[in-house]
Amino acid sequence: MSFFVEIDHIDRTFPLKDGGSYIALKNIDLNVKKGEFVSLIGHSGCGKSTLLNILAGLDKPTQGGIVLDGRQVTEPGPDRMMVFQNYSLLPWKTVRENVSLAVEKVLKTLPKDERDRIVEHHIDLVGLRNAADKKPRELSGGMKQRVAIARALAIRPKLLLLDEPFGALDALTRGNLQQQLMQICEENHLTCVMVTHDVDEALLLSDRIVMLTNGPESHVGQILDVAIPRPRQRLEVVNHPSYYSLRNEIIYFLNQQKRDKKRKQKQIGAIARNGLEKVNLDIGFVPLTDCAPLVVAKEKGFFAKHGLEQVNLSREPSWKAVADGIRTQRLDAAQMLAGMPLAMTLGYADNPRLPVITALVTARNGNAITLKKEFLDRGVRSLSDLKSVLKDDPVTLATVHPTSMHNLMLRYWLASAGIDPDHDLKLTIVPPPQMVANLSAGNIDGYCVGEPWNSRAIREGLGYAIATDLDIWAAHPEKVLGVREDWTNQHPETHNALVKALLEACEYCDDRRNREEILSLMARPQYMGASADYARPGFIDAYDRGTGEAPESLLRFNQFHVDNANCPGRAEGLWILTQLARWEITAFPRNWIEVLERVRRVDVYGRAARELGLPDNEGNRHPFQLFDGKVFNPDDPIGYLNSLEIGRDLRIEEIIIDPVSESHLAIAV
Ligand SMILES: Nc1ncnc2c1ncn2[C@@H]1O[C@H](COP(=O)(O)OP(=O)(O)OP(=O)(O)O)[C@@H](O)[C@H]1O
Repeated sequence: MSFFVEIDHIDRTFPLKDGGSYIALKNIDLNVKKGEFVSLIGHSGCGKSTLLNILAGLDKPTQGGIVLDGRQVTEPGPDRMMVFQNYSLLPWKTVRENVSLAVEKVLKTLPKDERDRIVEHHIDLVGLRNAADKKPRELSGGMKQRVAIARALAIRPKLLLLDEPFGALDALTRGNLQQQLMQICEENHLTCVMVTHDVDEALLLSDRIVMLTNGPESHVGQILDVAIPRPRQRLEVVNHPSYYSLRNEIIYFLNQQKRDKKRKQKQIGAIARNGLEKVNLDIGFVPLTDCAPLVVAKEKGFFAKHGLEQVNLSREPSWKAVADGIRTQRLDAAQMLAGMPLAMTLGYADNPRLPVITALVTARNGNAITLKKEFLDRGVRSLSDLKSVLKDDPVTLATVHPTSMHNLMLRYWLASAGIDPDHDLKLTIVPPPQMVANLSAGNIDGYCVGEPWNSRAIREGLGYAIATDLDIWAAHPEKVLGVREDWTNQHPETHNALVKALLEACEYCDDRRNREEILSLMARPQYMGASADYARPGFIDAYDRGTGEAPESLLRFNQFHVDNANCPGRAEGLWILTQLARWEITAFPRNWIEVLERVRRVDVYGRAARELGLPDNEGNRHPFQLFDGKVFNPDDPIGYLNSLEIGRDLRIEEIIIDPVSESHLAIAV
C-alpha cells in the first residue's frame, strides 16, 4: 500500500558548540494517508517542530527521508504549507493582500480573475469578509490566525502543516477556530499534520495521534486511533464513549514521560583507566552454544581492544544463579534470557523489583522442543499428535526459567492448539545442563532448551525435536546482555565498551567461516563443558531433528548479528511483556512504554553501534506475527492479550520502579 506521506526512518542530529552532537529524533517511521489528520503530541523539546520542519522541507534529516505523493521532499515547496503559532503575516499589508501575495507567487500561471476569485473565496472561507481591508494590527489574534489559514489554503497545498496553530489564542477563539479548521479539512479532504500540546484539540481534530517520547533520541512511543465518526461536532466528540479512555491514554503517556525525564539525572562514577570507570568485570553465562559471543570477545581479544583489561567469564549452574549474581552484585553483567531484565524490573515470583536493563541482544533463535523418543515411536510428529497424547498420558515438560523465551514460546505454541500449559500438562523448571539427565531418568517427558542440550539427547537416542523455534517465531530475541540499572548509571563508559566488544564478537560469530574455530574455543572445559560435537547441528552442520528425516540446513538457527539482530527493539520487548502477563509471571505494566524505555536501552545500543560504524536503527515498531498468523500490534498490547484464548486472569498494574534500595539485595528462593 502506498501512502500519501511517508516518513521513512528519520533521524535528526544537531551539532553542538562543544563539538558533540544532540540526537533530537531517532528512527521516526510513520505514514500518513491522503485526507488523514494526524497530530503530534509530546513534551516540550521532544522534537515535534523539528519533525514538522523536516516535513515542510525547511530542515533536513540526518538519516532517512520524506516522500510526499511519491516524490522525495528535499526543500520547501508549494505542495506543503505551514501555519505557525505566531501567524507570520506582513504587518503593512491588508488581509486581502496577505492572502493574495501567496496566491500571486504560487499560482502565477492562472489568469488574474481566477486568482482574485481564489483569494476572495478563502477570505470568505475563514469568515473575514468584513475585515478584508484591515491590516494585522487591527485584527484580534484569532482573526490573524484565520488569515494565516486562508493564506495557507489558498495556494491549494497537498499537505497542511500546523505548528501549534491555536496556542496563542484564548479558549473561546481557539474553540471556534478548531471547529472551523475541522470543517474546512473535512470538506476539502485535506491531509494535515499538526503539532499540539492540547490533548482535547488533538482528540477533536485527529484521525490518529502520534505520541513522541522525550529526547534525546525521541521516537514514536504509541499511536492512538481516534475512531470517532466524521463529520464531528465538539459536543458529540466529548460525549463519544471512547473519548475519555483516549484522553486518559494520552495524559497517561505524558505522565510516564514526565517521570522518565526526572529519572534521567544520572550519577556517574569516576574514570579509572582507559577512559572507563571499571576495567575488570565478572560476567555470568550459562553453558550453551549461544554464549559464543562472550567466549569470542574474551578469547579473540575484543574485550581487551575496548579497554576491558580483565574480564572473568563466570560459568553459572542455572539462570536463577545468574539472576542472583546480578541482584547481589557478585556479577557486573550477564548473558541473560531475553525476558529476564523485564521480569526482574517488574518483579516476578517473590523477587522484589530490581531495575535491570539490556542494551544488546546477543543471540536470536537456537532453541528446540525435544520430546522423549517413545513419543516418536507412537507417531507423535505434530502439535495435534501431542494434544492427542495428553488426553491419556500425564506429561511433564521442562523449560529453563519462568522468564525465558523457552517458557514463553513453548506456552504460546501449546496454547495455539488449545492446550492449556498449566492444566493439560505439567511444566517444570530444570537448568539447561541437567535436561538430558532428567529426560534419561524419566523425570520429564520433554523440554524446550537451547543447544547443545537438544542435539545431545537426539545423538544419544533419548529424544527428537518436534519443533525448533524457527517453526514458531523466526528471529526472536533469545539472549541479551543484562546489567543493573544502577550499574550502568555508575559505569556508562564501561558499559559502552562492553556493548561494543560484544557487538563485534557477535559480528564475528555470524561469519560461518569462523564457526569451527569458535566451536573449538567453546569446547574448552571452562565454557560449554560438553562435547563440541553436540553443538555442531545448526551451528555448523545441518540440523538433525532425530526424526529419521534428512537433516535441514538452518542457516539462521544461531543468529548473532545479521538483520539488525543486536538491537533490543521495544516491540519485541512488548510482546514478551504480554506473555509474562498472560501466564501471570508478572503483572502487565499499565505504564508499558515507560518500562520498555527503561529496560530496553536502544539509546545505549545506538551509541555503541554508531561508534563502531554500524547501523543503529531499532528496526521497526510495525505489527508482526508468530507462526499462527495472529497479528501483534505494538500499539494495542491489551487488545492482543484479550484476543488470546488461553491465559490466566490479566493483572494490569502501574509499576512504579523505585531506584535501587537495600531491599533489592534480598534473594528469593
Ligand atoms: N539548531 C539546533 N541546534 C541544537 N539543538 C536543537 C536545534 N534545534 C532544535 N534543537 C533541539 O532539538 C530538540 C527538539 O526541538 P523542537 O523545537 O523540535 O522541540 P518541540 O517538541 O517542538 O518543543 P516545543 O514543544 O517546546 O516547541 C530540543 O531539545 C532542541 O533544543
